[in-house]
Formats: sequence, C-alpha cells, structure tokens
Amino acid sequence: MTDQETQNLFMNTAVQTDFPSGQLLRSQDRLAPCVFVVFGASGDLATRKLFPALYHLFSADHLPDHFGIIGCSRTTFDDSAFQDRIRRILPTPTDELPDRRDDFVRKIRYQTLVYDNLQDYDSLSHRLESINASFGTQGNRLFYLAVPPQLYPVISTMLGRSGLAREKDRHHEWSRIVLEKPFGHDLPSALELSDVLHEHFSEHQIFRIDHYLAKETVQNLLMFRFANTIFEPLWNRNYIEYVSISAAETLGVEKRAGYYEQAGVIRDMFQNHMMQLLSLVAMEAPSRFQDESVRDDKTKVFNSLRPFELQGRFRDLVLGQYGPGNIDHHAVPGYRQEEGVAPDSLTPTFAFLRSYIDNWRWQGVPFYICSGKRLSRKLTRIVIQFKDVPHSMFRHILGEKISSNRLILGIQPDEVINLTLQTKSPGMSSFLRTVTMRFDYNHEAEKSRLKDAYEKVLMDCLLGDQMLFWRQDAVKRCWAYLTPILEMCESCGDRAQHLHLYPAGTWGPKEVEATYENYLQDHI
Ligand SMILES: NC(=O)C1=CN([C@@H]2O[C@H](COP(=O)(O)OP(=O)(O)OC[C@H]3O[C@@H](n4cnc5c(N)ncnc54)[C@H](OP(=O)(O)O)[C@@H]3O)[C@@H](O)[C@H]2O)C=CC1
Ligand SMILES: O=C1O[C@H](COP(=O)(O)O)[C@@H](O)[C@H](O)[C@H]1O
Repeated sequence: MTDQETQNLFMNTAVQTDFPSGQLLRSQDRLAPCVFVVFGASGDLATRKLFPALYHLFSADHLPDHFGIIGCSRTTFDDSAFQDRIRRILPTPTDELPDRRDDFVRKIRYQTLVYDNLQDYDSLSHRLESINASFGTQGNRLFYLAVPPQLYPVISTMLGRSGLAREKDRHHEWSRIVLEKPFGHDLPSALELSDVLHEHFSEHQIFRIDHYLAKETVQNLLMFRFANTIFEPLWNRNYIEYVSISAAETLGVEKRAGYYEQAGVIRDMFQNHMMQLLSLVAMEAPSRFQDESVRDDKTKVFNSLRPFELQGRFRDLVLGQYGPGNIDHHAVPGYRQEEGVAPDSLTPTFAFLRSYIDNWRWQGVPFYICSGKRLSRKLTRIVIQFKDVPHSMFRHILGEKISSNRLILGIQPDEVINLTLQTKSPGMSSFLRTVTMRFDYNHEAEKSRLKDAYEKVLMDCLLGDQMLFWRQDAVKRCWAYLTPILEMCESCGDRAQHLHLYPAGTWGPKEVEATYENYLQDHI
C-alpha cells in the first residue's frame, strides 16, 4: 500500500471525551499521602528514570500533598549530598515545566543501607517514622526495588522481618513493594521468588512492573476493543485468519551481556511484554474496568494456551542470533563479538513462535509472536489479519485476488491504528484499491497527554491500582507455557543447528520467511 493510497479518513476527528475511567484521570483527593522508599537509589534506574518521573509528577501536581522520598543503597551519602546529586539530574525548567526543583529535593532523604543487614532496616524504620512526622505521610509506604533481581528475596525478607511489610489494612498505613522483571528464570525459580515475597507481602501489596502496559497504545487496546461494538462481533475464529504480534528492535545487547547471556530473547521479551500483548488481544470482555476483573480475564488466556508440541521441535519456533551488519548505515558487530558475550554463545536474540489458544473464540487461529534485536527498524505492532471475502464477484473481470482487511495496532514508533479497506479506484475504471483509515496518537493534540511510562507506573502504585501489573497466577501460567520450550531449546544436542544467524539490520533469519511465506516482510 502506497502513501497515496493511504487516506486519513478519520484522522483524529474523534470527539475528545475524557470520561473518568482512566486511572490517571482520577481526582487528586484519591491520592493517599505516602513515603517512597527507593532501594538502589545510587543506581541507573533510580537516577535516569525514577527521580525524574517523580519530579514530573510533582511539578504537575500529581503527587499527594503529603509525601516524602527516601533513597537507600550501600553507597554513602548524607541527605544534602544526595539531594545535590538528585538536583543535578532533574530536567531544566521550560515553559511547560516550571522550576520546582528546590521544593522537590527538600522532600528527599537518604539512608545508607546494606541490603542484608537487619539493623539497617531497623534504622530505616526509625527514619520512616521521622519522615512520617515531618511530612504527614500517614504511615503509608511504597518500597521500589530498583536493584538487580537477585536482591529481591533478601530485601523483601528484611522488610518483613523488620515489620515494614506489615500494614493496618490495604487502605490505611499500607505497605507496597514494586519490582521490575525478570520474575524468575523459569517456572521453579519464579515459584521460589513468589514464595519468598508472599512470606511477608500479600498479593495486593506486590506491584510487578511490565513497562509495555504503561504504553499509551497498549492501554488503548482495552478501550478500542471494549468501547466499540463494531469490532467485537468479528473478533474471533470466524473472521480472523491470524494474529501477529511483533516487536522489532534495532538495539543490540548494549552493555547488558551479563544479564542477556543468561536470558535470551524468550525470557527477555516473551515472558512479559509479548505475553501481555497477546492477552490483551485475545481476552474476553472483562465485566468491569477494574484491576482484578481485567487480570482475571487475561489469566484465562494464559490458561488456555495450547502447550507447545515438543515433538514438533522447531516446527513452530524459529530462533536466531544477529551477526555483524549495518544499522542506519553504520557497521555494527555481531552478538558474539559484543562485550561480555561468549565467542561461541548460543543465546538467541530473535524468536518467532506460533501459538494457539484453545478456547471457543480462538480455536485454530494462529498467533505469530516475533521479537528480535538488531533488526531493520524499531517497530512494535499487532496485526489482525481478517479472512478473505467468501466469494469474489470481481474475480472474473479483474482476475485478481481481493486483499483481505487488516487492522494494524501500531505501538512503536508510530502509535497508530490503521484499518485497510478495499474501495473502488476513482475514475472510469473498475479497479479496486486498498485504502487505510488511520487514527494517529502522535497527532499534536494527543501528544501532550502522553506520560512517561514510569510516571504512569508510579501513579498507579500510589493509587493501589494493579490493573497494569502482573499478578502471580499469570506469571506462573506464562512460565508454565514457556519453560518447556526453553528446556527443549537449551537441552537439545543439535542446538547450534537450530540457531539461525542473521545479519544485523535485516528482518531476521531467512528460515522464518521460508517457513511462513514472507512473514517478516509482509507483517513487520
Ligand atoms: N536501568 C534501566 O534503564 C532499567 C532497569 N530495570 C531494572 O531495574 C533494576 C535496577 O536496574 P539498574 O538501576 O540499572 O541497576 P544497577 O546495576 O544500576 O543497580 C542499582 C543499584 O543496586 C546496587 N547493586 C548493584 N549490584 C549489586 C550487587 N551485586 N549487590 C548489591 N548491590 C548491588 C548498587 O547500589 P549500591 O552499591 O550503592 O548499593 C546500584 O547502584 C533491575 O532489576 C533492572 O533489570 C528495568 C528497566 C530499565
Ligand atoms: O524489557 C525490555 O524491553 C526493551 C524494549 O523496550 P521498548 O520499550 O524499547 O520496546 C528491550 O530492549 C530490553 O532488552 C528488554 O529487557
């Protein structure tokens, strides 16, 4: 389809109705006072993402009137040195962002803490009481674990043993813990982590982040599917040929070889973001726009995933690893030449998986899930491919196959929804042409409303709204689906033979194209 054929038939003409169903739209008075406790406060995530996100929320008056922040890590700072450090990394003021840096840093404290030293948690507990008294945070505590995942068990255990995990109830003097993925390495380790967390925290206190769920267009999936009547009757095996969910990246492993060598693409992208996208496309309509209701229906999708047929081995799975190539006209090394990667590494950086959902709605419809690093372009999208018309009355005149309708939900870089339709070409001839109806989230009017993912995440934690966070039963179901696949890949004797090299800057291994008929060129 060419640009000329693309017509913006309903480009942002929608009436903007901000009905109060989005969490960010809830009123200020629902934000409970709270102290944010950031573990790993000296680290990269805290510095680059969390403190700036808190500052943006503060500047926009999206934090409660009564809040405080305390950073904790092993590195020694006193309060004022830490405040200076944070002040330096805050964004410079602009017309849209007034200078409130001094007010913000006055809310910050710091406590040096060794993660496995119980006495340090007792000291932290005293500091929290004093912050509570100074800032009126009413005993509410949010613990953000911005530390490497191997520290999750020890920190949550220490919080429990020092009494900091205890809460009066879920609305008063509450205590919440926020974690980044990975939630385990496979099913057994995920269950082990869950047991440790649940020793001191109940499920409603645990916020497991998936940053894809904080993306605007990902959240829009729920609205799009369940606030319109016209798509739902078609959203099933009777009208849909297949669904494809792709996340192509141009980035390589960067400086994360230590982690990525152990993870590979299936743990890094499938056991979280790709599975969340799958559940949002495939779920039944929840009865209420409420966290447990939505998460119940997502979990049902994971429960219905057809177990991967291990005997078929690589019939439904293609693995790849990038070799040297070019990205944006610059030569880049192959994965095995990257710093920290073993020269004979068999870690996949690309995977293409065909999955099925065994339920009434989706029986027989393939879900193609694909993600890779160092591909040609950054592109994350979901394609809903509708079936062909049952009979073409034009075939005997035009001799052509009619393209079937396709709905594209673009997530990155363009946040768009495109629906292709067949229409008559203008003029005397009787030719068909494909046009696209396009809704563009990047339109200027929409842009100012897009929040950074971490602002959204922090806001929802504060609200106690878990809709955009993983629940343990879903984590478990996804690991139960993917662990046998990982074991099959990682234990087979001919592993090297099934890892297909692809040049960086291409669309992945040609084996995908061979098996799935130009899948990548056509669908990514
Ligand atoms: N950085 C990012 O952009 C993103 C990070 N994440 C996740 O967030 C979490 C934190 O990431 P990031 O900030 O990059 O991590 P860092 O490596 O920067 O670690 C954070 C802090 O943890 C402490 N720390 C690091 N390694 C150890 C160790 N082996 N033992 C004890 N303490 C240690 C250090 O503080 P000190 O020595 O002072 O105690 C460090 O400053 C991870 O789970 C990561 O996967 C997720 C998305 C993006
Ligand atoms: O979680 C991760 O996601 C990023 C991709 O995120 P995106 O928002 O840029 O699409 C990926 O690069 C990284 O390997 C993975 O850990």
